[in-house]
Amino acid sequence: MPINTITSDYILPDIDNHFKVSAGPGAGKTHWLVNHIKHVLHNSDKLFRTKKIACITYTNIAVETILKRLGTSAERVEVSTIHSFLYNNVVKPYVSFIADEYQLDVSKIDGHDDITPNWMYINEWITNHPNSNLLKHPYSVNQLTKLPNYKYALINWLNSLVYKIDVKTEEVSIISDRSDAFYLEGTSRRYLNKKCLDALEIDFLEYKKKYWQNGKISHDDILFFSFQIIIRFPFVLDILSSRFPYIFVDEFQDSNPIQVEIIKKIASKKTITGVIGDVAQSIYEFQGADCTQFELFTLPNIENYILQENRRSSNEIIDVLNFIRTDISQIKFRNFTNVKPSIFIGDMDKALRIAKDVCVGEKVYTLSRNNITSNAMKAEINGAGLDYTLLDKLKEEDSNRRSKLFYSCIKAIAYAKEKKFKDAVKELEKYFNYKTDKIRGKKKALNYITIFLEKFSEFENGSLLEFSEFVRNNIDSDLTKVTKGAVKVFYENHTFTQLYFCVSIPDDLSLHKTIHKAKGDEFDNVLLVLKQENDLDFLLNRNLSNNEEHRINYVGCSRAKNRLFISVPSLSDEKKEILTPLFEIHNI
Ligand SMILES: Nc1ncnc2c1ncn2[C@@H]1O[C@H](COP(=O)(O)OP(=O)(O)OP(=O)(O)O)[C@@H](O)[C@H]1O
Repeated sequence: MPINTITSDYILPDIDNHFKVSAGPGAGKTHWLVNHIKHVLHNSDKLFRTKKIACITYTNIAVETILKRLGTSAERVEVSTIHSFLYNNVVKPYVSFIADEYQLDVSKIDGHDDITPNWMYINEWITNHPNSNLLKHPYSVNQLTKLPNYKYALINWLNSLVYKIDVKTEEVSIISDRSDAFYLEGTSRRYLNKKCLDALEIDFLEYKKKYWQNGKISHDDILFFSFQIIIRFPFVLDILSSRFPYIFVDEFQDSNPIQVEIIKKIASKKTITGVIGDVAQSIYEFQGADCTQFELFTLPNIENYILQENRRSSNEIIDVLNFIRTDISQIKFRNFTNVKPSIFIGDMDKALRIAKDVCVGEKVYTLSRNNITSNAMKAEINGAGLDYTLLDKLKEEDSNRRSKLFYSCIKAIAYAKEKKFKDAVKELEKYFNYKTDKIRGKKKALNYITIFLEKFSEFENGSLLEFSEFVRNNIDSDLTKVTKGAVKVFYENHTFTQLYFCVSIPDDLSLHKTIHKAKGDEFDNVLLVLKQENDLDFLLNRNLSNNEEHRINYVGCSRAKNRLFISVPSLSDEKKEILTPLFEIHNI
């Protein structure tokens, strides 16, 4: 299949062909897609009556951006994430067809959510497991369900479950990552043994059903149920295809493989399908995405296009991007010459201060690999004391209910501080979710959030022990007091702030966010915050095809329009020399 080179102003001569558009960062993919949608709306004869264009993108922020750019044209377009699209058009209307088989209580479903392992369900699952007779000392049912270390390892392990599709047989199985089946002994990891995992893993579906019986469905479950509905009831596909004569998917490189199969099935009907993406920006492998799937994706008579310009960044930033990437060399559309990007060697908070000085009066966005670093940047503190394993330690040290409630309180406070009150209420209401009166649960959650915000100064600088007392005194007096042993030591020796920094803010609109949350976005000035010297490997031993960490940092750098700064704690002279042609390097 020939590949046509186009620019982001190009108008497709035939709107009724499947297409694939690939391009590097800042090439104008989203810009082109929005214009293409407008063009289809004006020129298609397929969009009569209730028919719409489906536009699928990856994050809620991207949905908002596309809706805003579409303006009044948005009326005839359903812009959503794949999960919302499938929930509204497949799961909600048709899941009752398969509900009995999967023991799904449809009356209890209330949207889809991140689901974390629930100990009560795990306990029930193991206790009634068909292979329970194979679970022998030291991994007997009794030991697995009673010993805290095993509990911790099981929760970790079951948190790793993902669906895997065999595209030939169309069978979907549930698989786990056994490297997550560990507990900590000091700083070493101890793993549950193979026999025990072999025995348990034959029945993941039964484990999932525990959640479904209570109406709890995850984002991945939406894909699973949609796929099951579509293959068993093909008329659903006909209805979908008739309602949406066009479906366009942005950021296709990060699609889950089940999503890819669903899109192919919709395309096999009458729906004109277009996919847009960049293989080097595939950063969700951990959620099951496969970075080759965009490259390999094809449909009968598909037209392939490539955009070669970079319309976002300064010449010097594009030089860095072209250096990292070897499969394409982007053309400098703006032809804007600015300062060389800088590397600051030293503390990240100092790097931010210097970057702000350089960009007088302009905003500097920081992009980090994880939530703890991005939250620390919000507080402008240095990276030395950050404990990246604190959440794991909390789960290990304390009981499930108490540690979950404390962490939920902290999450709700962090969301509320970012003015995300809906998320804050959702996080807390589950603890006060009166089955008969949901509104009361919400009101109670909101009331507690107000108390937390009003009295923030009372626990902000205290230990976790003080915070736990605050929760007992103000929120839940029935909660058992932290009185003795390792739990008490843990609560005394860690601060509220340390745990507060572990919170991941959904759709983070602040200046300091993770690289994953900045996907698709762009900023005038970017400071990429690296935790250690080795993280510069994406520049020194670059391997975008095989290393997701390299792709993540590449995405980080490519968000910058005018100025790019990188902060790293140390850098050897030898490495400095290699990077000098592309960067100004400063010890700070
Ligand atoms: N034809 C165009 N006319 C005007 N501005 C454009 C055009 N094409 C792209 N741009 C601008 O260039 C910038 C990058 O475009 P866009 O965000 O669409 O790129 P992208 O390929 O989707 O990027 P990424 O994959 O890195 O998220 C945006 O500011 C966009 O508005």
